[in-house]
Parts: sequence; structure tokens; C-alpha cells
Amino acid sequence: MSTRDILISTYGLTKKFDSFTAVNGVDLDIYEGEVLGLLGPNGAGKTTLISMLTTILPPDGGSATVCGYDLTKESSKVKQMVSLVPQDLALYLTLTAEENLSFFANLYGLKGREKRSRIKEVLKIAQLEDWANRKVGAYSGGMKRRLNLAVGLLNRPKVLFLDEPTVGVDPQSRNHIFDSIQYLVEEFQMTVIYTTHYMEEAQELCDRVAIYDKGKILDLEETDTLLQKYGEKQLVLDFKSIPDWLVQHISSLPYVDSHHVIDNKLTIHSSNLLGVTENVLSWIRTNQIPVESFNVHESDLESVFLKLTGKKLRD
Ligand SMILES: Nc1ncnc2c1ncn2[C@@H]1O[C@H](COP(=O)(O)OP(=O)(O)OP(=O)(O)O)[C@@H](O)[C@H]1O
Repeated sequence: MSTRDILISTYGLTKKFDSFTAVNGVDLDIYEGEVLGLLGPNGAGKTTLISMLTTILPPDGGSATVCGYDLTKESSKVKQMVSLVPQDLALYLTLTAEENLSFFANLYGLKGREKRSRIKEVLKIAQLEDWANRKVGAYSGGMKRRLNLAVGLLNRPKVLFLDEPTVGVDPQSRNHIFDSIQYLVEEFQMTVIYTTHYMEEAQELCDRVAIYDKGKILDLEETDTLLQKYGEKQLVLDFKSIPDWLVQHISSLPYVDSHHVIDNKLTIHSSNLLGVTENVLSWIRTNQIPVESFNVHESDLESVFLKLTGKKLRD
């Protein structure tokens, strides 16, 4: 349990579109200065949840506080504390990055020296200083996303919501986005809520990950804890053909928790991947059973998601 301050709390937060419930009674505490991953497939309701927390959509049920302010009764205060970097790009392609930022800075009421220094600051964070005077139409998809992030930082939010910021982004820009997030947390103790359906990103970037599906949080823990609770480590062996006696004997070997056979592929689950691999391979060698190939799979958030929902993240 963290001793850090809770910055956002939701209680039964709900959003419906006609008879369809997109967010279904979400209870959630988010700590100050953490990067929280909201990991779920397309259509899980991630955008809808963060749209409510940034006052873009009104909830239909439940309640929430953001930075101590009530989400519905004090929505204008909440608005000053948060920023949402949306999936869709809201940029003017015929203007330069600096002109785009100037336009959005005006909307935030920034003026004069403060406006100029804020624009400089966000261009630096997004690592776009060298491109500041180029028309955005000439930018790559990844650079546009970084500029979108820069726009979202103009009001120096306490809480930054990033909605799938790396979809369709080249690896270099993805790394820039990750660097920017780490800088924001270290330099400004910013709280970041990061939605994604890429488990590698959640695993790499986030302090805690909420496994989210069908508008519900199924579990929320540090990544390592999720992996320990639900992760499956597997040894997969491919044979030309599998003798029945082999399958019958395999469960009696040390560290074999469970196993199954599909076609000529034997999958063994174990909490001790090294132990099971040594034992199974040694037994197979002793019995001179020809193996076509073998693979070991460490547990990852994909297997956590599979365990909790019965389906893959990107079906
Ligand atoms: N304005 C709307 N009217 C009706 N249904 C909506 C609306 N907005 C979202 N939905 C539905 O709510 C569900 C959740 O959508 P949401 O965009 O929140 O999911 P998501 O997890 O962010 O996925 P994606 O990454 O695909 O956007 C989807 O089934 C979507 O079709």
C-alpha cells in the first residue's frame, strides 16, 4: 500500500450511451506522481472513463474527486487541474508548431512573456525545438503526436491523461514520448494516466496497471504483482507426434503445474520455468523422444489479461 497522497478517487463512476454501459461502476484511487496504465482492448471504455475524469463527458452515475475537487459540482476547478491529450489530432496543418501552440495558449488565457516561455518549455519537453518554425503538415505522424502532447502541457496540468499516444507512431517518436513522460513525473511530480492496448508499453512505463475490460477494472496493482498473481509461465514443446504415455507421464515431473496438448504441441504451465525446463528436457532426452523445437515464455501482461478475461488483448 502506498503512503502517497491520493489525487483522484472515483466511486461507482458510470457512463451509459442509451442502453449500453460503457463505464460500469468504476472505483479507483490514483496517487500523486504515479504513472497509471489503463490497459484494455479497443472498445473497453478507456476513452469514456478518462473523458469523464477530464470533464468532457458528464457521468451518469457515481462520483469522483480530482485534486480535491468534486468532478461534477466543481468541474471548472477540475478543468484547471487536468489535461487530456486525445487520440485524434487537433492541430492546424498549415500553421507552424509555434503558431499552433500560440493559438492554444491564447485559449488558456496565456499572454506576453509567460506565454512565450510556456511555449518554449513545452516545445523542449516534446523535443520539437528544432521544428518549431516548420509547418505541421510536414511533420511525421509521431511528431504530430508529440506536438499534441505539447499542446496538452501548456496549462501545466497536475494530472495528464494520455489516450493511446503511441498508436501509429514510429519507434523514435515513441521513445521521445516515453522520455517526456518520465521527465514530467521527475521534474514536476506530474500524475499521468496512460491508456493503451499495448501490454509492452504498460509494462515498461507504468508504476501500476489497471486491467480494464467492458467498462470495469478487473484488478489494479504494480506490474510485478499482477504478473505474480495471474501471469503464466510456459514451456512449449513441438513434436512430430506425441506418444500417449508421454502426455500421461508429464504431470508427474517436478514443477509441472498443468499441461495441455493441441495438435502436436505440448504446453506446460509452471511457476518455476527454469526448474520445469531442466526437468522436462532431461527426461525427454533420457527417453530419447525427438523434439522438433521448444520455447519458453515468461509471463507478461498479455497472459494476465488472458487469465482475467479469457481473451487476448488484441483479438
Ligand atoms: N458517443 C458515443 N455514443 C455511443 N457509443 C459510444 C460513444 N462513445 C463510445 N461509445 C462506445 O462505448 C464503448 C467504449 O468506447 P471507448 O472509446 O471508451 O473505448 P476505448 O477503450 O477507448 O477503445 P478505443 O481505443 O477503441 O477508443 C465502445 O463500444 C464505443 O462504441
